[in-house]
Amino acid sequence: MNTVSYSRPVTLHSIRQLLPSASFVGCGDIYFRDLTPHSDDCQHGDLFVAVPGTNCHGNKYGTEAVLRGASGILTDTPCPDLNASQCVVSDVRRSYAWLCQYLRGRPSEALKTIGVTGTNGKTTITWLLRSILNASQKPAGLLGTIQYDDSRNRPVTSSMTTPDAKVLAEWLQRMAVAGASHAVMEVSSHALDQKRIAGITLDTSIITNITQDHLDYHPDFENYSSTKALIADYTHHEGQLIINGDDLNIRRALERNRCVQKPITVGFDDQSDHWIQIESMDQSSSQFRINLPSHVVNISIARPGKYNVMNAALAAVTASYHGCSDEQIINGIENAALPPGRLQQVCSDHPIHCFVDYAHTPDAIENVISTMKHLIDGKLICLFGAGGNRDRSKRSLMTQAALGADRIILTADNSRQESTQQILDDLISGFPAGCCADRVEPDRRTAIRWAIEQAEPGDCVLILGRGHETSQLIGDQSIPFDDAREAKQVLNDLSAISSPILLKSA
Ligand SMILES: CC(=O)N[C@H]1[C@@H](OP(=O)(O)OP(=O)(O)OC[C@H]2O[C@@H](n3ccc(=O)[nH]c3=O)[C@H](O)[C@@H]2O)O[C@H](CO)[C@@H](O)[C@@H]1O[C@H](C)C(=O)N[C@@H](C)C(=O)N[C@H](CCC(=O)O)C(=O)O
Ligand SMILES: Nc1ncnc2c1ncn2[C@@H]1O[C@H](COP(=O)(O)OP(=O)(O)OP(=O)(O)O)[C@@H](O)[C@H]1O
Repeated sequence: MNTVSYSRPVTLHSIRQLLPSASFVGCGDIYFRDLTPHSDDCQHGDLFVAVPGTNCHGNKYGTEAVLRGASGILTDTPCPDLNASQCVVSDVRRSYAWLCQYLRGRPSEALKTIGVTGTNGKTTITWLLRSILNASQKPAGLLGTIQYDDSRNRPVTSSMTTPDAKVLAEWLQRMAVAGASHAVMEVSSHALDQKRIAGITLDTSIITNITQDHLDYHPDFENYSSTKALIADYTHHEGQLIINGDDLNIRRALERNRCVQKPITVGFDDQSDHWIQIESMDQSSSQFRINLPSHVVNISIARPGKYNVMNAALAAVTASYHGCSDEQIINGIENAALPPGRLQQVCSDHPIHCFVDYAHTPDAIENVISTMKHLIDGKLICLFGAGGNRDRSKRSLMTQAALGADRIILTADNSRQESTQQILDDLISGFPAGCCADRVEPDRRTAIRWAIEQAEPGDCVLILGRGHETSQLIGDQSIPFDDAREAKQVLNDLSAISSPILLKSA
């Protein structure tokens, strides 16, 4: 986990003062310097936060934390066997996140905060927003799947999409100290469920879309989508809740949660508050028109796909509510550094098209394939696998979503502790009767080479699922592996073979 190295607080805090409704066991108050939910990180004078976790209850580690110097324990279940001061609250995760923000000086109050949730598009939208805000002299910090950045453009590789509450508070403090005006952050469904953003009031929240994912963690789709819609509860009542208005799953989830805030809709439906019309599209860009609060503007984004137009439109509308001018929005999107591994073209002299993309949900796979199918003349060759120890029920749906491709190659993704063969079998089960993969090859390197070798001039190879990732997780091993680099190597080898004259002169 990335932590920010700030010196430990020297002030002693009274938990009774900070959480007046809490009750106490074995003491009348607990004074603490800092707090941590992991016993290993406990230092002298810390409050140990016993989180009711997904694997076990943190109470299990209370003794260990006290031996390491914890001044007391924050818990929801008093522990009679524990010889330690205990503070009992009804919602440990919420109290923990709130205390983290308090200890770092409530940094979000010094920032305009924008939270982006949804199944797909969070990273793309946050990067677009950062670009627009920076183009508008509004320095923006960013927290998301690929990197954390305090606005000074010295990003750190991230370990989680939405960091744990303590790391989150530290990064927000770092942004405030760096002079950022805005914090743009991805908010995962795990983070919403675990209340990692409690203690923060978002000025604007965005919901991109809700389709199936993470049903290993959430009991069902309804729970997953309602959890996504919880972002509305963190949104300032005078702020904006901006949604993809074309997505019925979002509307249903907001209704189920009895959300009182009226969302601002962005969509291809002409009834949307902000109506998008696509003007043109090619393999490397899309042009569209949208009515922002001020005028109708024409915007270009350097990626194809209706879904990328939606991403850009959500970013544009959000930026306009944050005071960015039409010109700043247009320039910010047009010149944005887009996240690696999102329809990233692998360029070479070899006369085929090759893209690496992070599509790892059925909806994303279907979108990428349908986008590219309309933009190329040749065959579409699609390679993907599925992550292990993650939503197993989406695997057969991923295969069904890929049936629009002319050829399908199944291979390993991050198998983690699961058997790669089991994952491949789950993927294979998605083929309708009489239909099968063109090749099932567990070794991703071999599979990529084979896929590219099958392509003829004008064909397009889509390498899906791992996007920007630079290591593959197989068992307990993390093996360096970069889809774009692998593809580039194969393309270079093939272009060298087909251009012997070039080789000779090299
Ligand atoms: C499933 C999940 O989300 N777990 C997260 C959760 O852990 P948990 O509360 O379930 O912890 P637990 O393992 O049950 O342990 C209970 C308690 O005992 C403590 N403990 C445990 C062991 C020990 O030796 N000592 C000790 O004190 C733990 O710190 C914890 O407080 O809360 C922890 C603190 O916030 C997170 O670090 C941890 O994320 C794990 C590492 C994780 O991988 N999460 C992924 C699934 C995740 O959150 N991903 C999303 C993005 C998903 C996506 O879009 O792809 C993200 O936002 O990154
Ligand atoms: N608006 C969208 N609708 C559907 N699919 C999308 C959308 N935007 C991106 N995608 C697909 O999802 C993939 C991941 O995009 P991105 O990283 O922006 O989303 P994300 O929500 O951050 O994903 P994750 O939570 O998995 O990190 C892209 O490579 C693309 O295939």
